[in-house]
Amino acid sequence: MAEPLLEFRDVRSGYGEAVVLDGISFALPANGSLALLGRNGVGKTTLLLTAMGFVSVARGSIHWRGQDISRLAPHKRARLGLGWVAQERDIFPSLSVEENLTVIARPGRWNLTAIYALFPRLADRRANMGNQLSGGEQQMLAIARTLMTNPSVLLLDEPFEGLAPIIVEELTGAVRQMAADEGIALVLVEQHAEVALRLTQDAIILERGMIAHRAKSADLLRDNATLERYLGLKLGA
Ligand SMILES: Nc1ncnc2c1ncn2[C@@H]1O[C@H](COP(=O)(O)OP(=O)(O)OP(=O)(O)O)[C@@H](O)[C@H]1O
Repeated sequence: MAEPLLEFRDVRSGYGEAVVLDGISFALPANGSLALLGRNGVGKTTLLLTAMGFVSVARGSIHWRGQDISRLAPHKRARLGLGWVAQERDIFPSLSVEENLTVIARPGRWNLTAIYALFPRLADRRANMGNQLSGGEQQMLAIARTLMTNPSVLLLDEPFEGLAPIIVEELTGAVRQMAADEGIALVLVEQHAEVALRLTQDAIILERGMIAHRAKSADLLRDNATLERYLGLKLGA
């Protein structure tokens, strides 16, 4: 069987003495997609930071296509194919959209033509400065910029936060297309559980830094009792 793309084995991590995550194990196959759900402060962002190497592993290990990357620096993980899109959408405000896209590009299938086909709004705005964009356009640019590094997995931290429903729809369409047509794996941290579950195959719910529940996303979407118990959600029937 093929090695998973990204695997956590019994990972503990946190900040200094403070343990935030403990006993985290999961395996994301190539082309897989995982929703990371949980209430505020349970450690979702920390899990992504740990995957990227910004937060170090105190116990357990992280593997990329079978290789132990637990001690690898973040830029080296990026070079292997981990693509991180921070919650802060840290695009360069004084560079144009096109400059933002080309400044960290690496050769591969994702070039300006492919990006502009996926995000036509960015093509319209290509000469605008980063700080002249709406929140939705900034989020598109943040995702597009990471795509330009031609990653094998995208780690998305609350990409839909604070965006109007119509923009969320546009973005989810792009993310779905990217995952389905281009085979990019996804780890999606999202407060909008319903949106996240519709975009992914598998889901993990974190509670107090540990995995409290795992399910197929489609099953969890119908499991109102679990959604209410761990997320306080009441989804429509
Ligand atoms: N830089 C830091 N130093 C110390 N503690 C931190 C740091 N960043 C986060 N924490 C703590 O780690 C815990 C988990 O935070 P994290 O941001 O990973 O949670 P989250 O599930 O992503 O929450 P949210 O949905 O609010 O973003 C919280 O208790 C938080 O206060």
